[in-house]
Amino acid sequence: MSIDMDTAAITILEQDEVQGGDPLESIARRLLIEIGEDPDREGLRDTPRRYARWWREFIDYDAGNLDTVFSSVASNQTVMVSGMRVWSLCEHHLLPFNCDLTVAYRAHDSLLGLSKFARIAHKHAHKLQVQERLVADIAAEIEEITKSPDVAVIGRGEHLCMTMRGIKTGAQMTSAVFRGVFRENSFERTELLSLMNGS
Ligand SMILES: Nc1nc2c(ncn2[C@@H]2O[C@H](COP(=O)(O)OP(=O)(O)OP(=O)(O)O)[C@@H](O)[C@H]2O)c(=O)[nH]1
Ligand SMILES: [Zn+2]
Repeated sequence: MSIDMDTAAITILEQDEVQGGDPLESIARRLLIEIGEDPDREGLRDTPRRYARWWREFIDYDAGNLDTVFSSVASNQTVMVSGMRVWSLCEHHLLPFNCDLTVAYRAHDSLLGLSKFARIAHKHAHKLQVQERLVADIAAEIEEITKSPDVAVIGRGEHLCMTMRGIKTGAQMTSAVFRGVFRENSFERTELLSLMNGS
């Protein structure tokens, strides 16, 4: 990188700071310069603005009211929601990973509204994460809202920090949290896994 480029980038950052500009836009401009691009060329002119907006859209995800619970009409029933794909960002490389989630809990006193599972999943995906913490965070929130200690969350994800960087294309990571009865009782866990597999 030439000294001129560096000086130009620093000047842009300083100018933006003085003028009260958007720091995320300044970072995007700086990034473009650092990778040898001209942020003022036609295709890139609006990129810093879009970059700033996408970060805010991603981080400011509003999950809404999550604690819609109904008094249980089916105590001791296992409830499972599967096929929920979320996108998150790997905190090591700031690259996306997707995760197909299955969430289950044993309903005791409270039933959680169906849409809330996906909302909870998105809430914990819309931040810098590692997959293990993503599934653990979702399990903890479902336990907190439903007051059921019996919760399981299984995630299967593809991490672009592996596949896109050419380390291993198509590799998938599976992580699982089993709590309460699904942890302590192997029969319950096996039944859950067979439900997951559709049998
Ligand atoms: N356990 C776990 N690891 C992750 C996740 N996302 C990314 N990683 C890994 O985090 C590790 C970071 O390792 P470092 O050696 O610090 O980083 P690096 O030099 O970029 O490593 P490489 O990715 O092997 O090139 C890598 O092995 C990634 O594959 C995740 O969700 N869970
Ligand atoms: Zn990564």
